[in-house]
Amino acid sequence: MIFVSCAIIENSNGQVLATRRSEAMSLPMKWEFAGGKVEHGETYDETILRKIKEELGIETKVSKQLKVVISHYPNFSITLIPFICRYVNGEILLHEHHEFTWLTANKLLSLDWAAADIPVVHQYLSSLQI
Ligand SMILES: Nc1nc2c([nH]c(=O)n2[C@H]2C[C@H](O)[C@@H](COP(=O)(O)OP(=O)(O)OP(=O)(O)O)O2)c(=O)[nH]1
Repeated sequence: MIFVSCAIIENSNGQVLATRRSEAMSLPMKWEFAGGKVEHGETYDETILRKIKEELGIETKVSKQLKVVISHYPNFSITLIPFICRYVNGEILLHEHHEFTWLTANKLLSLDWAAADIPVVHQYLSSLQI
């Protein structure tokens, strides 16, 4: 089981950031939320802020943690810890990903997500309707 923190980053235009894994990564070309594996001695939100800086070079603030989602891929299982984050500043410079896009919540389900992210997207969409 791997533990992965991921960030649903919202901007002030009501859009959400999705990043696409590169061909060289596992789950190639799948869309995901930026983030990565939790390291020893790190809290989940420390992981997310560290990974966003590393992968995108931007500054964000955590607004809310969503429920963890456990999923099983053919070769490994994953506990995904999703956070809703607010974009603060900086220009996105991709260090690992193939591409990124900002899109409105109603378009999120049109992307080809890593399977573990689909329940996260649904949870996020339900949280918006409350
Ligand atoms: N970052 C991230 N990874 C995800 C998501 N959904 C999902 O299934 N994954 C999977 C893809 C990878 O197999 C794993 C995360 O590993 P990673 O390689 O991106 O993380 P990392 O940068 O910390 O790892 P490493 O290269 O340092 O070993 O979780 C998601 O929304 N965000």
